[in-house]
Amino acid sequence: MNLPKKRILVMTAVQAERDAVLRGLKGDQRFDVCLAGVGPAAAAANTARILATAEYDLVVSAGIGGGFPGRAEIGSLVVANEIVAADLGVATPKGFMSLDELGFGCTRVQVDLRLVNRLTEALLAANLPVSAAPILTVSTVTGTAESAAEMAARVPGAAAEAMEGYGVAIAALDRGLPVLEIRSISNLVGPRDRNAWRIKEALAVLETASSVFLEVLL
Ligand SMILES: O=C(O)c1cccc(C(=O)CC[C@H]2O[C@@H](n3cnc4c(=O)[nH]cnc43)[C@H](O)[C@@H]2O)c1
Repeated sequence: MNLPKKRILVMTAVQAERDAVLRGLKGDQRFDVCLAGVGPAAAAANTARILATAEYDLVVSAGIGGGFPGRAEIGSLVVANEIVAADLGVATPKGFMSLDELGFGCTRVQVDLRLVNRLTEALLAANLPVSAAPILTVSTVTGTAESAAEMAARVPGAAAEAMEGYGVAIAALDRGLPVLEIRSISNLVGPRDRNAWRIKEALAVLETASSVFLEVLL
């Protein structure tokens, strides 16, 4: 019996990340790898546009990201066990209040933990340093030690920060599709230091991780 072929949409912010994922997928036609653009709004709009054109079984937000010190080091991978819009809310004199706390919506997207575990275990089996943890989506990149500490405390256990996951996730949820996010850590979240970035290395890890998708996600 021919099982229906799964189709998976992978969204990356920029072309360099898309190229890395495509190299890892080795041309497998069951994956479409498309550009989300940088930031949650562009990611939501571009993901929604693509999901309107074809039938998919799973949506993945993939790319580089910042790792919270002590939780995800440069060169490691983080698979989201929750995708959180960490700066969607209001700043008050008593601190940040999320949209959830305000009663205006949901900033925390749940993911299929069975899929997360399968992917994480496969990445570990491929000798890749990986953890499953909440990944934060921000519109403003964290750039100071104080804001990094505040952000890490805002979502207990958060291991990484990026800018597209929540946007991709909302578009997937709107179509009733499961979503995953995977980030290859290129820098530590904290004081801005572009010289400390290891983008080339992170893209190489993203490529290797993408080759594992073939074994697990189909
Ligand atoms: O100019 C800076 O200091 C700076 C610091 C961190 C990130 C940026 C970006 O422009 C990020 C754009 C792109 O990369 C992803 N990314 C990678 N590291 C992080 C991070 O620490 N926090 C948030 N996003 C990050 C992100 O998903 C974007 O697509 C500039």
